[in-house]
Amino acid sequence: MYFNTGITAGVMGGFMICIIICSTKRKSSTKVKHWFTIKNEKVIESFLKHHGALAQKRYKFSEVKKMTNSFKVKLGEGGFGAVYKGEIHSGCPVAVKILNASKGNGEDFINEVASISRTSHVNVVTLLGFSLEGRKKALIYEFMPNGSLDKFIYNKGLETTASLSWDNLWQIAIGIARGLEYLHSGCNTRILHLDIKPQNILLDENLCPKISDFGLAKLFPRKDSIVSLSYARGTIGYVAPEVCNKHFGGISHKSDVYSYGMMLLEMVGVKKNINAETSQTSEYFPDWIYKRLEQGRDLTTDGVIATQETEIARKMTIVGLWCVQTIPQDRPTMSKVIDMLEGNMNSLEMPPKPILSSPARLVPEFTTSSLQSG
Ligand SMILES: Nc1ncnc2c1ncn2[C@@H]1O[C@H](COP(=O)(O)OP(=O)(O)OP(=O)(O)O)[C@@H](O)[C@H]1O
Repeated sequence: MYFNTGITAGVMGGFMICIIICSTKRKSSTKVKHWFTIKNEKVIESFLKHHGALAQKRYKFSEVKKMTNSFKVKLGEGGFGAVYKGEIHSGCPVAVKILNASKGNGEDFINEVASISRTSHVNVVTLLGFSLEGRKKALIYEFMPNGSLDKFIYNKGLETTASLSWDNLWQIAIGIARGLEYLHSGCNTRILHLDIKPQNILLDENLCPKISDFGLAKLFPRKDSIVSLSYARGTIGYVAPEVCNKHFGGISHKSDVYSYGMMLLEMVGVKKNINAETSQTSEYFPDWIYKRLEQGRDLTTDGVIATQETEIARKMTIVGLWCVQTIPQDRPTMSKVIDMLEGNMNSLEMPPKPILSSPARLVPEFTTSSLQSG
């Protein structure tokens, strides 16, 4: 369990003790569970008190109920809870995430409020407010009418989904890169997102991408900081090798670069990286993409594309392959990624062939159960 949100040592200490005690006794005693919940709530309240200046507007839970019309329209459901459509005072549409009482021990809530409330960028979703009443926790975001990017990538070709042009995809890739570069070095603190994937990229009415879901985020002090995690966090398929096994290097902003690269390759390959299979054997997705690039084959599944589009697809592929290099130092920074995506195709160097042959080779030091499945 790890927080690095500037919470005072006393608050943290109380919380850690609380977790240790509870992890040993939780199953056997509902009394302890109740005590844990109260203690947990106190920790969150204390966090909010210490970060009064950072906190967004606080709503009563009855107001949350009212703004969602008693949770009438469900937009989706993630690992930490369900998201409902709502409306606040001025008729402004919002998305309300109701956090699951049984998950995260409040860490997801604190992470989200502590990290996202420090940000202000066109490519990062805005947290408008929150609600905390006992075990009931809600986060209120600006509403993104085009939903999440995964719909557009994986459902391509389905009648229900509008398709994105190569220019759209390229603009989206650059927007996400700008948002990430801001989190890594531009905002008033440095933030590792640690769960970059298409499901966490929301699109506004103009298809402008916004990075969302900071439930696993972590603050870090300096650009080149190596951070430590006491459990692997992220989503299988996007999580960088070093997050699972320290022999691959330290966890840093380059871990987000890896996840970004995998997402970029999915945007080009139009499928989930974890399902990429050829003949009988399952193949490491970047390997599959690399071979297609080497063979000069179309990088889209839908056949012939125009020259300008081919160039965008090749550019995104090459950048994606640089980002998923196994050794963190071999990956570019996000500002370099922006330069590469915006620059001339001819100035891009071909990346080395990805060396991991299978995600199974990661040999996690942590159990994979601490990672979400994609
Ligand atoms: N601000 C928003 N505007 C519109 N739709 C949203 C918004 N936030 C979330 N959603 C919808 O709700 C779904 C669930 O979001 P959520 O962030 O809870 O989970 P996830 O990212 O899909 O999964 P996980 O939390 O497990 O990583 C999203 O996929 C998206 O379709």
